[in-house]
Order: sequence, then structure tokens, then C-alpha cells
Amino acid sequence: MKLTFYKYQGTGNDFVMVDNRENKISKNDTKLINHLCDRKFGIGADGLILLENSEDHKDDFKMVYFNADGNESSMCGNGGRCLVAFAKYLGIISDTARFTAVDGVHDATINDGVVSLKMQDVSEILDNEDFLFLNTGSPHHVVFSEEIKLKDIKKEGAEIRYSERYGEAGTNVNFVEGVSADTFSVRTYERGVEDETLSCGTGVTAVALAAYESGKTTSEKVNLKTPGGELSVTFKKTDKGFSDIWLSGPAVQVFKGEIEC
Ligand SMILES: N[C@@H](CCC[C@H](N)C(=O)O)C(=O)O
Repeated sequence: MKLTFYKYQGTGNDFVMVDNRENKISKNDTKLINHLCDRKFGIGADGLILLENSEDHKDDFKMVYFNADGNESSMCGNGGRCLVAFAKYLGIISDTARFTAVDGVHDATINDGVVSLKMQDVSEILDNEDFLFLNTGSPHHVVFSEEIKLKDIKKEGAEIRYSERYGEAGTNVNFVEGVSADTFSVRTYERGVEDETLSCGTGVTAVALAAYESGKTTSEKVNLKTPGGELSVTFKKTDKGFSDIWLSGPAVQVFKGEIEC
């Protein structure tokens, strides 16, 4: 079969997008999805996203996310932003969207190529001496450190991802360095890619909230510099945790293609 696909990137976190409203791809075909994401033998991407019809057509569409290893996973923030740009390209939405993902319903807006995605509220943050841990749709271990540009992210990230603390499920790992009162540099090791990616949306969201929680910023708008570009996260601190969390940044179509599979 010839499969039409689109390639998108959001601050260098890249995705194969498939319009699956007619169920062309089976969600259980781990081997095929892993092959499509392979950078040498396939198209190449950090993950693959299916745009599907929302159940009962309640929302504009549904997001189904797979890591590059071919397994369906938890929420992908950059992927969600790219999917909104894809839905606009397909004519499903204009400048606002509401869609369902694995962690629930998300609202989004597009303005001049910048996609802002509303994330789920966060009520629990584990604040340890050496790190923070929270779930922003995906699990994130956050370490504040210095000279992150010198780190071997693949090696240090894998040590934490596979540590006993996180068991079989594992975690994503973010290494963070302060730049100014409201700006942080972030490098992320992603589970399911098992390497550093150029940016991670749920990761920078976790970093912004962790920075606020640990007193490293007092701003409810945090700028995040990743190796693939800049994102921002705004939120409101409440007595229950964090709400009204929005992740914003560019989302770009790179190319369209067909692949025999
Ligand atoms: N790149 C993503 C996160 C994707 C999910 C992650 N790899 C996991 O399995 O937890 C993002 O932008 O949030």
C-alpha cells in the first residue's frame, strides 16, 4: 500500500503525521510505525501521530501518539501543537481547536504560525533535594544544573530513565540551567526515542512549573530555550497546584510524501 504522510516539526521535535480518519494505519502495527520513524530505513522522526475522527464527533479531532519505537505513549506537547497546524492545513479547523488526546481534552489556538496548546492542570509535584518529578501529560524528571551544554544527555538521561525509582514505565529526563529570572535552557532525554531530542513540549512545561515550585522563578510566564528553538509556558498557581497552563511556540510543515508499506 502507498501511504501519504506529512512531516512536521515543533522546535526540532519532529513527527510523521498521518490523516487516519479512514483508518489506513492500524494502531497495533508497532513494527510499521517504528519503521516509518527510522531515520535510516524509513522517513525519520521522534514520533508518529494519527489524526482521527473524534468519538461521537464531540471535538474537532482525536490525537493518537506513538514514540519512534512504535509504541503508543502518553501526551506529546510539541506533537499536539504540530497536529493542530496539520488540522488547519487539512481544513478541519481555522484558528482554534478542541481535540482529545490520551490525557483528555485540549484547547488550542493558532496565530501567525505560533500554536498555543492548553495542557492539563497539574496538582502533584514531588520536590526532592536533587530533582523534581511531575506529570504534565507525560512523566518528567527535572534536574537543575550548570553547564548543561557539556553533558552527555543520552548517557546521563538513560541512567535516570532506567533507574529503579522509575521501574518499567521509566520517565523522560530534563536537564535545566537558569539563564535569567524567567528564562531557562533545557535539554531533554525522551523515553521511547531513547536519546536526546531537540525539544520536548511536556518537558519544558514540567520545567516551567518545577522552576516556579522550587522558587527559581516567580514569573507565571517562563521562556524555555531548547536546542531546537524557543517555547514559552504560561500558567496560574492556585492552592491546588497549577492551572490554565499554555505551551506556545512554532509548528511547521516540512514536507509531504508517499511511502510504500
Ligand atoms: N516529545 C513529546 C513527549 C513525547 C512522549 C514521551 N516520549 C513519553 O513517552 O513520555 C513532547 O513534546 O511532549
